[in-house]
Amino acid sequence: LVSLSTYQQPCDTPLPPRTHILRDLARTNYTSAGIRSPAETPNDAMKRDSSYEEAKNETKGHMLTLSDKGLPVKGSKIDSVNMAGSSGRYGSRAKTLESDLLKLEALFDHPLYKILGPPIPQEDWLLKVKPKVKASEKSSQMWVSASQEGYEDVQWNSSSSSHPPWLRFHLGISRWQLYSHCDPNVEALTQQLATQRVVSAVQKSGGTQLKLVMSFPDYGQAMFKPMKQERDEETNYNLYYFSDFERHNAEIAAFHLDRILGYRRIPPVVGRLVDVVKEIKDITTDRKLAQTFFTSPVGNVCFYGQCSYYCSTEHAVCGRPRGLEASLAVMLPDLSLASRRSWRSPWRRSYSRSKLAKWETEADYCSTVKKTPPYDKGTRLVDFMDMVILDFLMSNMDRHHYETFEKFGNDTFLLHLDNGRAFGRHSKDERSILAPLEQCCRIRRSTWLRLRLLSLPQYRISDVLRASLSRDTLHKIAPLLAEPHLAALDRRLKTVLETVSRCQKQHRGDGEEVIYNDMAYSKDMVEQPHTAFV
Ligand SMILES: Nc1ncnc2c1ncn2[C@@H]1O[C@H](COP(=O)(O)OP(=O)(O)OP(=O)(O)O)[C@@H](O)[C@H]1O
Ligand SMILES: [Mn+2]
Repeated sequence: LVSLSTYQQPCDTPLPPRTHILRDLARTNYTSAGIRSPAETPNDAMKRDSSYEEAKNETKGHMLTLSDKGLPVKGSKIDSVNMAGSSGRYGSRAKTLESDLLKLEALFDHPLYKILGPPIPQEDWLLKVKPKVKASEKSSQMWVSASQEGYEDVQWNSSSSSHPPWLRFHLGISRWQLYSHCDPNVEALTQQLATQRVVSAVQKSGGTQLKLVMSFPDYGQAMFKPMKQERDEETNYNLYYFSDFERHNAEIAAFHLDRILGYRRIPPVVGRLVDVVKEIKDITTDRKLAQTFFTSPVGNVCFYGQCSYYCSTEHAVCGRPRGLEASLAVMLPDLSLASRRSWRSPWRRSYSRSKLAKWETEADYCSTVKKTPPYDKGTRLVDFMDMVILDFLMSNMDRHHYETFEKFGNDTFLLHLDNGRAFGRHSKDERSILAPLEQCCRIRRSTWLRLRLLSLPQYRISDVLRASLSRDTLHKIAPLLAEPHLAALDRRLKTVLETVSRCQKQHRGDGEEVIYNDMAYSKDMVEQPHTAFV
């Protein structure tokens, strides 16, 4: 118990240790933890759950926090129907955003999100601030202000309090994550992305679809992807995944989902209503881009840019008449400072309308992959499974490659970049995305436990994602994910957990471990006798 509190991150006052929640997550067989029978009321399910009282008490605490922050809080007493919330299918339709927000707050307060690894050694930070430079070298130092038009004078020094949020973000990237769970800078960073004045907007080369790089007065930069279709439009069934449009809301939702899963491997993304005239056309120095602006027959300002697909008048993106929804992702450190390596996915789709890929035909495909570097050592295989689970949940079939930071070699997290083709269909679950998990039967213990947590009514994945997305500025215009997409998440999460259960049954007694224990250093968090079960 003592060791649990020492492993918690210092961002909050320590919570009372709750080892029994972890123990229950590991022990309960999935069907009773995750799904309740339709006959059961939410209340019954909550009462049956051992962590109910705890969640309730905790929620009470958070009620205060929320009202302290000036957020509306309904009533003074906990309404347990509301808390169980959101499952209109099971009775009461009483569903409030407040109760979803409480769930999200409770989730992020859970010990499973506060597991600290060993301290981070110097070499495990991606970048570091150069030590003091001699006055003679100063003139060539990067951070001396160039006083360019539209940009602020730079007054940063080696003290982090003088750094703008984007720089803090870059300096906070480590071997295993892009930012830490409690990092207060993420809020500052997203706030800025959503509101800062745009100083420059130019096309980003590479990739197949139109995107821009926007720059801000503090020298921060973001990757801009425009809205191309209505949020609730489902991808045409006759379209192959590789011809699918990218969706700005998918980029935004992927960031939130990745964070909810506890990965933190997607650079922060926000939504923003961009004035295509003031914030792109009038300020761009990109002549090729400027040439593609036109006014549509109904008076909307449109542009299409230059790219290898969908960059033509027929596929122009248009403001209404000037406001255009877009996603803005914070840029990673420049490649000259932190080069990245691109890896071809072993389960890459064939990208042909007629050919099948090897993994679709070879029965024992995973055993080959498991023997092939870098999947044969370290955490690469389970890191890959983490990504597969994210992709299955949001139905992203387009993960042909993934990237890592060169500096960290093979022992590092995988960047989950380019999520624009996720959340295209809610009425279909694309089982083939889960093939790697089905074929390899391997999953990180911490991931598995968090997934189980997210299947409990008081932390339900759809509810916490709905809550998280409600904080984005575009939520004012319309919810970023339509309800059927959120409902699909609950269904797909169940499928992932069932797949793991099936794997466990399949490998019981054959010596093959399904659960990869990445929590060895925090083994005191879960009581020993039960670890034997998993
Ligand atoms: N936040 C980011 N910061 C820096 N570079 C990024 C970021 N996101 C993506 N990139 C880089 O930009 C490239 C293109 O981005 P992305 O894959 O999102 O666009 P795309 O048009 O969908 O490309 P493709 O059609 O090849 O899939 C990526 O390969 C990646 O290396
Ligand atoms: Mn793409």
